Amino acid sequence: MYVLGRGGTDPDGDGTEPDRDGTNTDRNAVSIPDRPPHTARIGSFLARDGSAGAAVGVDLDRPHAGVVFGKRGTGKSYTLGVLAEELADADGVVPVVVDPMGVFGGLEAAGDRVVDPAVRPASIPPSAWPDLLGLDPASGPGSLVWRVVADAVDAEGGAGSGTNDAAGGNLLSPSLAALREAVDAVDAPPETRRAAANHLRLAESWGVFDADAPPVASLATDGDPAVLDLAGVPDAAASAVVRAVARGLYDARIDGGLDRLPWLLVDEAHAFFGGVADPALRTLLTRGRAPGVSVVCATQRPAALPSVAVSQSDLLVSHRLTAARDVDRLAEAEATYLAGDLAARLPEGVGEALVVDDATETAHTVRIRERRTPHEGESPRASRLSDGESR
Ligand SMILES: Nc1ncnc2c1ncn2[C@@H]1O[C@H](COP(=O)(O)OP(=O)(O)OP(=O)(O)O)[C@@H](O)[C@H]1O
Repeated sequence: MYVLGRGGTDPDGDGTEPDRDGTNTDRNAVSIPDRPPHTARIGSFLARDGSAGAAVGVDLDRPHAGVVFGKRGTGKSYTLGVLAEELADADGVVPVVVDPMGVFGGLEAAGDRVVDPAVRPASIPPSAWPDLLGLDPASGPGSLVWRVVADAVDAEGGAGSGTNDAAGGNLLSPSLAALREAVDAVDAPPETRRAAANHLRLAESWGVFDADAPPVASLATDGDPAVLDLAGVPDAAASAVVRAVARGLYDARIDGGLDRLPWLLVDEAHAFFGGVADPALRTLLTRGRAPGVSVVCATQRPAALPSVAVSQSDLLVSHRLTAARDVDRLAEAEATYLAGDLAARLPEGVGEALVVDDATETAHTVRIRERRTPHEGESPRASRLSDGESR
């Protein structure tokens, strides 16, 4: 098996490097384990004649940052699901899947649990609250919310914004109701208090904030791997969850509260950059590997991701892309082995991808394997509905 991200001149250990056409067969090779330890089997090389070559895996021994690109319907979510299945099976690692479209429920068949996300209000730093609520931090209501959250976190936890205890959980967190009461008690113009309280009430209605929510680390420690079902959750609330979870996993690894290496798999990742979740995702991309947190961002809009997402990724998987701006973002990998007409090198077929392996500075065409668990990302078809199916 050829293992992406593992490095060395002979990543599969069979005595040959893969041929450009992916027919990496060394007939003299002694037995090559089908799946070496700490490896995710994601597919096989795709030869020019369309036949399958050697198996291709992703290194799970060390932490990585990765991206999965592809225009709609080319197989991004499916590929992320394959990786999640492999992570759920492997020792020492655990996937946490951010599922904005509700398409990863099938992973329950791999033993994952689908959870309704709940995070503590204190897991969002006071300075981020105005933005989260759509308030200008310099405005009266914005600065009031900021101050009230900061005071409440100081009073209850005593250690500032969003800090974690050793188990990776936030220190005592105020409830949103308590924050509203605090807003009411402040000496400020009534219209300022009213606006601040109304925005906090709106955040309560999102249903993702819970002062007694389990610590974020429990997503990766308690029982089976977790799929965070964010389908139908408002964008701002989903961003708050991603911020809290990304930061919580990072802090838990730093504090020693997490003995497995978490992989945060983010589908529709473009939705989480440029907003409240942005700083936490950037932290994982740039510094996550040091404490052992991996992140993989999947999107049909690579151009909407910051450059850092590509420049920091040592694992790039790209299904078909056509828009020039999206191909340009991929080109920012600045890999000389990617030179030439990149768009033309991206395979056409669904489930086929160009994978770029930073560790060996090579790019290969791969066919992603079929899922073991059901994939729920299929678009509804009128023809199927008329055949009596429900989707
Ligand atoms: N590796 C694969 N093997 C077999 N079928 C696949 C593979 N990848 C994708 N498919 C098929 O293609 C369909 C679309 O894949 P997927 O839902 O992952 O697309 P997507 O790129 O995430 O699209 P969207 O942007 O709409 O979410 C899947 O429902 C599945 O039927």
